[in-house]
Amino acid sequence: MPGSTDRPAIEITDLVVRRGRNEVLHTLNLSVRSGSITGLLGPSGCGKTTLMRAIVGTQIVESGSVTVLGEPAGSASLRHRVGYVTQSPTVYLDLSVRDNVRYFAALYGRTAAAAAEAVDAVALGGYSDQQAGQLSGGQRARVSLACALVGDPELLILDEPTVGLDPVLRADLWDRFADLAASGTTLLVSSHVMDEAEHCPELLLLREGSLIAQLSPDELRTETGQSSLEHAFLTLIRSRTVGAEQS
Ligand SMILES: Nc1ncnc2c1ncn2[C@@H]1O[C@H](COP(=O)(O)OP(=O)(O)OP(=O)(O)O)[C@@H](O)[C@H]1O
Repeated sequence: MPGSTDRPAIEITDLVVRRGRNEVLHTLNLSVRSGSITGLLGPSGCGKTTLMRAIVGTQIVESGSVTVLGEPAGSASLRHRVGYVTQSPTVYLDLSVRDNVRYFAALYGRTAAAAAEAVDAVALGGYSDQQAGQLSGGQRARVSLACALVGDPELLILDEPTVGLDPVLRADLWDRFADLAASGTTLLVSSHVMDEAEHCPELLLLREGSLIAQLSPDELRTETGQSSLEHAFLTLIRSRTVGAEQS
């Protein structure tokens, strides 16, 4: 089973990242369990994408270490083991849905049948012949996701994959993510919508470039005494801010 070792899929030690003049990630320490769905949550601009880029190896880091599947982030050997779906879909607009996914299937040495399966997994089977340029933003994002899924990566990094999707599709996609995790894939999924956290057994809560907690949704509720995750997150932020000011 891919990724089903005791070793964390991602280990980050003392990570500092600057973008432009600003330090945007401040000495982060965290680990992501293999074969889990981990939600990376926090307000817009808190550094989620920057952290994901550091994990994929496309972000210059100031200091600290990022180890992915036992290798330094960005190693050539990780290229086919890690799938990354960015917020802005990267698909060939002049190609059909089918050909976009087949192209990635060929790169990963996968079959046309695997490409068709990936297209079905994102509920675009009915759009296989349509040019990607003629799809809606949410549909295009799903083509991008299918292109990553077809590689059957051990680690999938998904930046806000459910933005712009209706509730039914959103629920279907989370089911699909749960299936992938059950078969050993590790998923790191970002969102700025706390409701999504419900689908993630593990949460990384980021605020202004600092990790404020790594815990499960139930632990977050217990710690804050709030049943709504949105309120729980806010309560946690307030208590940490007050704690920091008093220390
Ligand atoms: N190219 C860049 N140059 C300088 N600063 C940047 C650049 N890209 C992002 N930043 C800054 O880095 C910080 C973190 O941005 P990042 O995109 O990682 O946040 P995010 O949590 O993913 O936000 P969102 O949920 O809105 O996508 C922000 O303050 C942002 O202004």
